[in-house]
Amino acid sequence: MHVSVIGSGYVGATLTGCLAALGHEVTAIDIDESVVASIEAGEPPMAEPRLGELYDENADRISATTDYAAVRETDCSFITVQTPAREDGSIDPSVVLAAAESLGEALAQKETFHTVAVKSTAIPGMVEEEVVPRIEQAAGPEGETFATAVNPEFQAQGSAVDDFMHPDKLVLGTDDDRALDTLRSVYDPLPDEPPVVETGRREAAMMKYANNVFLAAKVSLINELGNICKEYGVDSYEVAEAMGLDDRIGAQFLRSGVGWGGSCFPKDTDALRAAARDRDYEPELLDAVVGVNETQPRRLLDLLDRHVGVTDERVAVLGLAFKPDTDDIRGSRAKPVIAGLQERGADVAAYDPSDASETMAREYPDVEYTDSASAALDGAVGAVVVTDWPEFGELDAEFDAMARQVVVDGRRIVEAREGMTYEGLTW
Ligand SMILES: NC(=O)c1ccc[n+]([C@@H]2O[C@H](COP(=O)([O-])OP(=O)(O)OC[C@H]3O[C@@H](n4cnc5c(N)ncnc54)[C@H](O)[C@@H]3O)[C@@H](O)[C@H]2O)c1
Ligand SMILES: O=c1ccn([C@@H]2O[C@H](COP(=O)(O)OP(=O)(O)O[C@H]3O[C@H](CO)[C@@H](O)[C@H](O)[C@H]3O)[C@@H](O)[C@H]2O)c(=O)[nH]1
Repeated sequence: MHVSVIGSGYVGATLTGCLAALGHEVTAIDIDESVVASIEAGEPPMAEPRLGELYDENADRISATTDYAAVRETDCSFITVQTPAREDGSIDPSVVLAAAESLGEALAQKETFHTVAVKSTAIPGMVEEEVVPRIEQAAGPEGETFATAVNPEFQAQGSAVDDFMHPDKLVLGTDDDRALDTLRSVYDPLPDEPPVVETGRREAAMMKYANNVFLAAKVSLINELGNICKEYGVDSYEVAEAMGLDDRIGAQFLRSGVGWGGSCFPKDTDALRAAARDRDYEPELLDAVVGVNETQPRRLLDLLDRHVGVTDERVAVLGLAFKPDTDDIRGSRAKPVIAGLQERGADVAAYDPSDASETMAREYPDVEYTDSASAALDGAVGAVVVTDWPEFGELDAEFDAMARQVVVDGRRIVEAREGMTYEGLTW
């Protein structure tokens, strides 16, 4: 099938490579010319493991353009543009709506039926009530020449290709049989036969939020347990391992520490809280989930304070990306950590193995960004670990360069060694 992908960020660019690998012809459409140029040159526009190989292997099936007219050559468009948060946490639909309008204008001159699958995370009702009318403005009524589906994406950054190829489930939310058939065909070549949830658009939209807030809540719960464990001298990782043996709990997302970040958990928990309030429901548990997450970076710095004064002293921050195997700093816990250190008057030296330093430098220019962990540690009176990059687990003699070997580990990754004052955040 020939499909178009509208928006080539983390989701869209991954979708482009993966759908091409499944044998589809894919046209990526983005308003950012540099993104289009990168895809046209055969390079994914952002860092994601294994994606470059897919672009190489399937170059003949991938093209990119800024011109929406290209959708007319395709049977199905996936909308994968961003759904940013407003000040109050609610979803700002303006980017999706602009894309929908451009799509509608292009579809107005298309003869054959078109499926529009919305992958951008959207509050229940947004697609039917806001996106569809924008497409209809030029393309005419839904159901005649086009139909929409809500097809949320569950891939995680750093493992997006694998997650796409081997999903735990597919959610296909639509009332239109033609759109449903199209989506079934798109995913049919997936190597395993994942469970397929065929449902309505509102339900599909809620399933995406439900998934993310459940996982965020699971991490916040293990973080709260971890904080209590720490007070009682109990190793929360041992406790979590035992908890994970219970199938009803499951072993994943029980790593306690400095909290969850990324482009999705913070935005999606806030959006669902705002959506609940919009209907006069107070989401008390979700408020607490966010509250615990805000506490963790503060606790990390409180632990550092217990061992060393950092005013006018060098402190190393190890890790800037919100998780390993990505260069994305959206929602990264490194931000409140850096801000807290700077409030204390510390000289912050930071290191991340990815290109995350470049983007972080725009938000936090008064930080020394180093090109190795040892350079960041050199002369520091303390180090805080924010991201669980495997290479931090290999650090050893590098700590000798510190003025004082105080390490507060927010991710249970550093190996404590002789002469080091080591504090785990939740163990
Ligand atoms: N990042 C993830 O891993 C992930 C996973 C699942 C779902 N989601 C959801 O998917 C959506 C996209 O997230 P993302 O992280 O890929 O966003 P992103 O910001 O990385 O990428 C969005 C892309 O859309 C492009 N764009 C903006 N307006 C456009 C327009 N009018 N026409 C064409 N292109 C346009 C931008 O230039 C950018 O390249 C969000 O709703 C997000 O919540 C993200
Ligand atoms: O036990 C854990 C697991 C995760 N995290 C943190 O949680 C955040 C999110 O991690 P992860 O979920 O692995 O990455 P994302 O790429 O944000 O993926 C989430 O958000 C995506 C966007 O909606 C969804 O598609 C995915 O299913 C969902 O896992 C990161 O800061 C992690 O460090 C922990 O602190 N402890």
